[in-house]
Amino acid sequence: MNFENNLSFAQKLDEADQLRHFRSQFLFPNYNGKDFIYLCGNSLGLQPKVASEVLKGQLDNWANYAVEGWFDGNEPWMFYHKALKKLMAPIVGALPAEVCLMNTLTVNLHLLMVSFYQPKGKRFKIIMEGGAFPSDQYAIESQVRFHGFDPKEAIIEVFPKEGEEILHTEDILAKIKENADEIALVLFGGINYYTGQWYDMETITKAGHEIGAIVGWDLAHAAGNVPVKLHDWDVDFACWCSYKYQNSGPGGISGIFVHEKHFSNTKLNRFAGWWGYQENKRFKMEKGFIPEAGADGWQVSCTQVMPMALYHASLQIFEKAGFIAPLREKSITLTGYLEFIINEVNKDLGFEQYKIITPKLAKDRGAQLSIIAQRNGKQIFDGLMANHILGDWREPDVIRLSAVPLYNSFEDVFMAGQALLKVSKDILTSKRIKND
Ligand SMILES: Cc1ncc(COP(=O)(O)O)c(C=O)c1O
Ligand SMILES: Nc1ccccc1C(=O)C[C@H](N)C(=O)O
Repeated sequence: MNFENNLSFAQKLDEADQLRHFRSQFLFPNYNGKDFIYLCGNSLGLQPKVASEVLKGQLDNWANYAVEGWFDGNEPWMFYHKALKKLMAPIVGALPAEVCLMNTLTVNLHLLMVSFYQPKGKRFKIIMEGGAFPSDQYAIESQVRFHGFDPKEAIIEVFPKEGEEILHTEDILAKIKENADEIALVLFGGINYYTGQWYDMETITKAGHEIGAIVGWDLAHAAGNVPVKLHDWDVDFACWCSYKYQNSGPGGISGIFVHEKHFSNTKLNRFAGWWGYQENKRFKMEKGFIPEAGADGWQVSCTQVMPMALYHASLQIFEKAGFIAPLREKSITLTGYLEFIINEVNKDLGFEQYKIITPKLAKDRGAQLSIIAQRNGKQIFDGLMANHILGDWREPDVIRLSAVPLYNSFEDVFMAGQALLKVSKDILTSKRIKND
């Protein structure tokens, strides 16, 4: 599409947007008394207006039924997750039995590694992307230590080539092949939190399987953002948080995926708890753990009803929006427009002040663009905040902006560009004056 850098063009795109009415279903931040343009769904999605009502429903159930709420009422808590997993499964391309809602992300990463990182002999290494989100690095380091290995030996990190930001798939594949006999687990983030790069999940999964490794994905930045087909791609396991692109609220419930091909493998280790026990016998309180079938058998503690209620509110919106395909279609154009607008700012400034390190092709990215300001990065970010544009800053030097198709408009993107131009001129001009 040929984009234009003016308000009426952005508004025309909004008028033609089939998803535009979803915007009014969210609460936009009124931070320090100012209405903000929110471009930070990559960190925390906005609150659906219906969230308080859905949450209130469960508070009422608690008030009315107390402990009987587990078994009685219109949504007994014992089975609450079942309705939700039906809505979550299409978001990640899974069968409902392959997914479960439980805990938070890093906890689930640990629980799944207990099952799927099973080093044997010289096959004891984990391969991951260099510069993964720190929580993943810490989790993986502590898991290899738990098995008695030194992280320096047991973890292979794949970094971009010297001077590049982006990992080439062929370099990942080459590293997998190079270490074919030693890799037990391939474990990448679907989309890297810093660069916004979406890895070629299908190809990497296949390459991991070809050398006899297990393949898992952390989909924190991918779930609800890009179309993934965990079942069809034959992914072994995955987990994600739901508070970013799936708007479940701070600390919201996490999702896990275990491919159905593993359901009958009784040899998998688990850190078990009573909620993963066979559901119809759970309350018999018998000795000897027997897992419930499917991903539900990885549950440890009882259902976190209130976080699930918040997630439920958002899943209902996803269902109305047609899950991922329509969102993705808009997202590609919206992010393309954001990229165009940032490049227009460069043009207006007369030099490349902003370098987008996220890949250019839609197949290699989701909603997020990671931008390095060549000069005064942190000051520019603070300036955006002062002008009511809310993205986020990640050390050492990236501004992350994401236009989310469920609630962001093309006008948001255009206005953010106007603010970026103003802030850039203010800061860079005053700097030049100071330097003169
Ligand atoms: C890739 C990735 N992994 C792990 C986390 C940590 O998630 P949590 O704090 O829910 O465990 C995040 C976000 O905070 C993330 O982006
Ligand atoms: N859970 C959080 C709590 C506090 C502040 C940020 C987060 C994030 O989720 C950060 C995000 N994972 C990131 O990619 O930076």
